Amino acid sequence: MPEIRVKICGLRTPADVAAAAAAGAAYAGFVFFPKSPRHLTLEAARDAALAAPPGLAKVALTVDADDAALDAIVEAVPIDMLQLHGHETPDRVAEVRARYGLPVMKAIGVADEGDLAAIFDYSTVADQLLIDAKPPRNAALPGGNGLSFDWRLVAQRRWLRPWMLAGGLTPENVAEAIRLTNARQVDVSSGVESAPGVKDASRMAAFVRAAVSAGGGGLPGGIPDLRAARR
Ligand SMILES: O=C(O)c1ccccc1NCC(=O)[C@H](O)[C@H](O)COP(=O)(O)O
Repeated sequence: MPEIRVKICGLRTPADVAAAAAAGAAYAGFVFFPKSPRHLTLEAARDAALAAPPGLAKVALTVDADDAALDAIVEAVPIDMLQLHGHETPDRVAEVRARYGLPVMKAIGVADEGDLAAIFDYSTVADQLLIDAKPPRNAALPGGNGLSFDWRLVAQRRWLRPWMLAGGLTPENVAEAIRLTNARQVDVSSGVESAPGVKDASRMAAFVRAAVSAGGGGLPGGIPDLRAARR
């Protein structure tokens, strides 16, 4: 059975990154969104990213960022992948991918069956897809809200590109989410925190353990092939 890869999002310090790596995460996410308790300055992000060992892919998460903001991140922080978590169109995803030569993961919010068409639209332009709970209308944040969606909507589904299940995952429920959906990649943020923006090393370790054991395939070795699905 293929390995399970875990992304831990919203890491803020070199110690967070070291703990995520020790836990066995494959991806470390850095949030660039000032309203988020997980937001990082460029300097803090650089310090955190430099703590990542080889094999831990560093993902910069942005929300409807313009070229100037993306330029600044890419210049200051050694990242491996961009995660677009706003209302970026498929054309914008393609543009960002071409401009930076980095793999791009597009986040898509799902609340009901009607949201699934967007997954197909983005699967023709993004390297990976992050299928997350759609934030409620009045939510302050477009992600990282600790809310799940109905996993049956994506159970056993396949798309053109690798995908990651996100939204309200915790060490307690990730095994069930994997069993139901057959996701091979999972993402977590608030479920491994002791307070908003404060990562908990023991919860990160428990999350990876639970995910890997549910996936039945052990931890991946080496650097994730972020462009595996590039056509
Ligand atoms: O985490 C944030 O603060 C955030 C802010 C703005 C846009 C996206 C954000 N997070 C996106 C992620 O990739 C989260 O890991 C994902 O939404 C799952 O979060 P959670 O439900 O808390 O596990």
